Amino acid sequence: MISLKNISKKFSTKQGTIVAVEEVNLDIKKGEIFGIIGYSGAGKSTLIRLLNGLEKPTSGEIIVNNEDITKINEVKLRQVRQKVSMIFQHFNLLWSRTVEENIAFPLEIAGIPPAQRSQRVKELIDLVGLEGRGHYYPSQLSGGQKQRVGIARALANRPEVLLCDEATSALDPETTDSILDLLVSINAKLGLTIVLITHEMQVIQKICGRVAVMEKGHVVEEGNVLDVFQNPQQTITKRFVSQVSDSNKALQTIQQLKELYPNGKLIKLVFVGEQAVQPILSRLIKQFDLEVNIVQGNISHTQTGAFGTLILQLEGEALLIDDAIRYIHEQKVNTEVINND
Ligand SMILES: Nc1ncnc2c1ncn2[C@@H]1O[C@H](COP(=O)(O)OP(=O)(O)OP(=O)(O)O)[C@@H](O)[C@H]1O
Repeated sequence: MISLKNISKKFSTKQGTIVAVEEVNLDIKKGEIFGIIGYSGAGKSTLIRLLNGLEKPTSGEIIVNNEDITKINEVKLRQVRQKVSMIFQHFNLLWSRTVEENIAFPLEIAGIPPAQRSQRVKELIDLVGLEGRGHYYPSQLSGGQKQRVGIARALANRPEVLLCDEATSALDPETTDSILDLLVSINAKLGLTIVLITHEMQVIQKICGRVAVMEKGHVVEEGNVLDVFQNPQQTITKRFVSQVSDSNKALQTIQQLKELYPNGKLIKLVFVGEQAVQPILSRLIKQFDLEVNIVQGNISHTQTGAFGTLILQLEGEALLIDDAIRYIHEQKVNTEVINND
């Protein structure tokens, strides 16, 4: 659907050349929800503006629906832009227009006749859950409702791709959840491809199938969200993952756990979605003459599956404990001994 090939974007400023995006390669598939995460200045906004042709790359190719949008003329680019729509952190609504008039705006520009326009506006209001609010002005709406107007307006001309630029960053956690749910349902209902940029890992965890991590203009890590969560490779990715997993809290707790459970060995099991932990536990208890205590556990859910950790205390003969750990290893559950002393 969208391919970025060796994309670089440099800005010439009085202070010199700024490399905003460098040698980025990405493939975004039709119908997926793809997240791009990075801290401020990583190059996310530039990248998303490249995707809808608002910026031209310094080098590289951007293929949208088999067409290199860096090489087409303005008329064709405008047609492609109709297929690639966008929503924004601060909604970018027209404040002097009502909800209906905001949503109708792109339809007016596209020359849709009034009767068809109002029919489409009604459909969109229903789709985003703003029934009864059509005559309100943006100032009379909550942040979440404003973003619903933004989404309805972005969908008016039936785009194939929706770009979301920090679309939930100005919203409280509960409203963020409801907007993310709406994006998931639109993605499923309309088969729309969604590309979002964010600095919040919760957003990636909740709705994305795949993620790219950006740092200093580069994509430093990319993959299936579940894989990235389970096994982050880069320091920056680990930092993002720790925003949502309990690992930071767990690290602190581990110190406390060591004090609370000084005997035997504490081991941490990392398991993935379908992996059955329960049979492993019951076999462990039956097969080994050990005290097995569950000390702590947590589970995280992503669009592509769940993963979690379980901390056990094994008490008994040292040799038996080693055998038990070997047994767990053999079950292909990632195991780490926390207190090896
Ligand atoms: N039009 C421009 N002219 C000059 N420099 C720019 C321009 N746009 C972006 N930059 C620079 O490119 C780098 C990447 O910026 P970009 O806005 O893409 O990052 P970001 O990850 O989206 O961060 P933020 O979330 O803060 O917007 C920054 O150093 C920024 O100052």
